[in-house]
Amino acid sequence: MATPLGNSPSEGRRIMSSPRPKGRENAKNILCRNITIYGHCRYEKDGCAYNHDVGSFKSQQTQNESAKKRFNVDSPAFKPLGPMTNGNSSGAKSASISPQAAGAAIFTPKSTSAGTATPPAHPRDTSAEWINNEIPEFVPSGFDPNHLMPSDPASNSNSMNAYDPFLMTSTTVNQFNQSNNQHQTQLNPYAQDTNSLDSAAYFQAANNYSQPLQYHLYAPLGPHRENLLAYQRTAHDFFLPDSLREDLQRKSEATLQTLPNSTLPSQVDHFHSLVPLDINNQKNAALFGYSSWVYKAVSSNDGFTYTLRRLEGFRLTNEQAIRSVQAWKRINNGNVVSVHDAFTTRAFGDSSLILVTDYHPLSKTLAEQHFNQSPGFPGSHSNRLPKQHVPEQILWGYICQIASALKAIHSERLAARLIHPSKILITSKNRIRLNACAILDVTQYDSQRPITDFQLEDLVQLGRLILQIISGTSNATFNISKALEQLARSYSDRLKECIGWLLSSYPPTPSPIPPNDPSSPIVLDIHTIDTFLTGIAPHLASLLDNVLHAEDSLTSSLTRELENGRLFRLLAKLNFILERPEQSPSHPNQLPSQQTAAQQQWSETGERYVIKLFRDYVFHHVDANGAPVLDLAHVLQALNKLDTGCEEKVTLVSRDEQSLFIVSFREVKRAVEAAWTDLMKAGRQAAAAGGRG
Ligand SMILES: Nc1ncnc2c1ncn2[C@@H]1O[C@H](COP(=O)(O)OP(=O)(O)OP(=O)(O)O)[C@@H](O)[C@H]1O
Repeated sequence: MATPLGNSPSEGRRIMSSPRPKGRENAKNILCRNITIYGHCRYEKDGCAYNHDVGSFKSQQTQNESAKKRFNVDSPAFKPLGPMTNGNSSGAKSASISPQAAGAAIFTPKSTSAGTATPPAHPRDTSAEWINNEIPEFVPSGFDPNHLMPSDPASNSNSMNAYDPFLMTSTTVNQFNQSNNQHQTQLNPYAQDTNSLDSAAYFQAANNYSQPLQYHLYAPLGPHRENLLAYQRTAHDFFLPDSLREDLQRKSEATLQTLPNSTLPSQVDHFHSLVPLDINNQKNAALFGYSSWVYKAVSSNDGFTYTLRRLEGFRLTNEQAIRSVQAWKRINNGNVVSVHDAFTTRAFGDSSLILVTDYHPLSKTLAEQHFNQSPGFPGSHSNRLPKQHVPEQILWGYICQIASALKAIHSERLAARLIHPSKILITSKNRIRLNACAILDVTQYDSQRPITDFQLEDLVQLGRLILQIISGTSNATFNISKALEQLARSYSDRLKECIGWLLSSYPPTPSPIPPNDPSSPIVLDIHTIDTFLTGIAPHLASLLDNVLHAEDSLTSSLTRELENGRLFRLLAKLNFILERPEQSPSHPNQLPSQQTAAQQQWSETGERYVIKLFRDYVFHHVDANGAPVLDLAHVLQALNKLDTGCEEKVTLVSRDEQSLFIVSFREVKRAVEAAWTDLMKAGRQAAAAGGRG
């Protein structure tokens, strides 16, 4: 109902009984709405200048129908569907209303023009149409293997340092022991396709997993970047990138997932709400010597979600064994899943060992990522998919990250002892973490071998892991020499040397010269994690660079949300102030009808009245035909100007068009602050009075 006036001389004056010709304002609106409206606002706050480009909402309502479906401020808020509706907005919806909700009083907006808000008053009003559209359900396709980085052809041995630990030893792969661990294909319980679950009985309510978020509500809409001038922005420029937001939402959805009617114990120590993470119910005791099961669970101590790994049938014979987990609590490394606790329990009806670790929602194992087998048919050759070529840069990324994890672990005089594709998690793009550390320290506590042996075995297992990833399998058919041949054909010599060095770390050969003998030569061919890190230094540098770039892009995404937080706080403040009945002096003993009058009295007197009209100016614009104007650019612009308190004038018209104010944003800001201070004072006084009482 009002527009900014530029620099009007009649600042802050109340012009009584001068109804503003509606036609003039509306004519301006019509003119604007036939062109693309952009805004660029420079404003200052706390001594800092901000540039806030607003809006490119091409409100081409007169042009074509498709323009009506563009994003606008009336876009419905995200609401997860109930489990039974599953994306179907018809019929089933009403059945899901709770009796409490059904009995709730009907909400009536307090605005005098409330009636205009319900049905679209004008054919140009797109909001209702937008909501009622049947939108086909979006089915997330899970983890995209194509996200992998391209191979780096530049990485070859020529670029390495003169000091080269890998070249100081011959590759003695024949010393390598091969174990026959059968890999089992894992299924993701959060995958949309629950048909692949070959053991429905294992999950009594598998269908209840499916509560898809309506990601399509966030699909990027035009206008697209290339249509805009350099200073112009789209609405999406003010929010997190869609991909990042969706990823975070999926993860938080997975974290909050529950499993109703589960036969799992309702309480395991102080953990509740157990949800199994491995849906393949085949027992596999190959790695730990016990069948292991992984659950997500919530701690009633701190409310956080953790992962519980259960070793079925484990009997604790030595108290010291479980205490060995304490040492793992000191490991704080970005490439190790943090270990929190270990205990034994009979909650599952047997004697089980439980290891509590961090929960990383929607993570996959390296086996799931790189060993191509159709889910649901573990080990079935008929379902094997063609092997993927893993780019060398990805492999170096894995090597560097595991080397970093081993450095942290070996420095604490511990050993990972299990570097296996099914026990390494990919928690985000190319980011891996060693999982299941500490378990063998408990289950094989009585093993008398020195820790250095296990540390050397870690290096061997790392070399073997890379070969397994290259050959696309970790099962009995895995052939070291064939994998090395393949490595030589498709990858750089440097990678081959690196793997050869790792594999030759096992078994340790006892030195004929006592280590403390001063006459002993300086031995550079020491297989330690430090030597290894020296050898891969150039790749560590490029990994660091990648990480810094990723951090830059995340920081820039975060900065966009910073502005939104500021505007949200301002909106919250406005809504705290506007139409508060209890601020009316005559409130306590009044009838509801009298209260409405009192509210009005409070809202329509003093500085609050200007704030109320300003709220109308920001949100309740109408065009020449009385249809709501839903222009997010206008809202952003007006709120930013209010926040900085700029001198620009704005005309505010009362709803009955009997009063008209010309005020600057600075004056409205002052009014907001004064009303806010009053509210805080009233709150403090009431608290003090309550304290005295
Ligand atoms: N800390 C964790 N956070 C989130 N998910 C996890 C965590 N640990 C394991 N998972 C998930 O649980 C599932 C099962 O893990 P597990 O280590 O049992 O692998 P597995 O392939 O089933 O191995 P095994 O055959 O030895 O049981 C995997 O899909 C993995 O992504």
